[in-house]
Amino acid sequence: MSSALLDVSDLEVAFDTRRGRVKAVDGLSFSLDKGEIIALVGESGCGKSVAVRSVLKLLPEQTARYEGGSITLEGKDLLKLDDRAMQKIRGRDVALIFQDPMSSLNPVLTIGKQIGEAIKRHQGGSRRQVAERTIDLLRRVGIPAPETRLKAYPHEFSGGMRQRVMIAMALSCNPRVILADEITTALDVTIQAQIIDLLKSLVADAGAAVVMITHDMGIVAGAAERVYVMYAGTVVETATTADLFAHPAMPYTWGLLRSIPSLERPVDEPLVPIEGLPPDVARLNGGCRFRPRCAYRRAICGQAEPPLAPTPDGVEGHLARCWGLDPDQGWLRDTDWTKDLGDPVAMAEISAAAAHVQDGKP
Ligand SMILES: Nc1ncnc2c1ncn2[C@@H]1O[C@H](COP(=O)(O)OP(=O)(O)OP(=O)(O)O)[C@@H](O)[C@H]1O
Repeated sequence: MSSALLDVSDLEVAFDTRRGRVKAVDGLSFSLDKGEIIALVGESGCGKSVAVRSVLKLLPEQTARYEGGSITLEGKDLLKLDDRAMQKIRGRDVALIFQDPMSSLNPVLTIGKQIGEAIKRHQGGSRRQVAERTIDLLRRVGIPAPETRLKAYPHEFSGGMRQRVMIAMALSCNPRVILADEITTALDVTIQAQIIDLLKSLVADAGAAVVMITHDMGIVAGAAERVYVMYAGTVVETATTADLFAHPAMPYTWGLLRSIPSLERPVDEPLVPIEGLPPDVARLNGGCRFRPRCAYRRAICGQAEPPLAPTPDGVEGHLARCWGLDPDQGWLRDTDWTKDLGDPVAMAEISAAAAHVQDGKP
């Protein structure tokens, strides 16, 4: 058995919809160690949100079905727990933070009251203890003058400050795992960097671990130690962040890296988006999922799905799904496609964009 804090293995999640069964997560595996920050990254619709909500079994009961695999938290398979047991896991062991704090905060209650309720629910304590802990949490997430700010209402905070309040609420129970769903997407770049720094320092201080989901490779570069690139419900490449940025293996990852905005990019040079749209997950019919958008596809790509296999760079833990990386297919020798995609200018831009996030500069 894996010794990871959280281990998701071969997860299959489907929805019953009017169009029939939609497989939103299809053979997804990732794992998170104590004190680690990992990122699930991919375009809209690739299954990131469904994956993290599955960890807490927060999907709509009527339509969502967990069809296979396991989600193991410290040795316990969460998919086998009943509602009552899951209720204890939610908020206490695993906390979820969303993109839009305004919709998760109650507009008619003060921030102090809302954080206080969360503390009372998880830990109890006298009024005074709860108030002290609330102030302490607000201070920890960098809210100035917490003694007075706790009397303020959500609309009196800026977007970045509201996101800090959400993080404070998530921390109120000392969770071991924080699931962060696009938490910086609505914020400007400077505030994004501050929130990422906050998350990193909380992980370092409190020993929590974070699964962050994002479509932004710049955020990944600044925050995560390991990346799982998702496409159409599954992982198509995983590596340490440094390795992924230095040696992206499959064409989809290259595309994501090349679509990072950079201040160095001349204004007349557009971003290089990946042409086409992700496939309709209701209509996957075998073969490589990225095939319809891949400039390097061949016959084999339509015949069988490539396995998540070690990449030619030989770095341990760097895996990708691509027939083009399979020496038995002879493609690497025949077509020097990685050179074709990896012109040095593009890579310099990627590094520059990543450096901005890491420095916390806009
Ligand atoms: N409640 C639901 N009922 C039916 N289908 C759903 C439901 N929730 C998600 N899906 C489908 O599951 C797939 C994955 O969606 P998901 O929200 O996880 O993607 P995502 O990568 O998080 O995208 P985004 O960044 O836009 O949130 C999509 O095809 C979506 O339409």
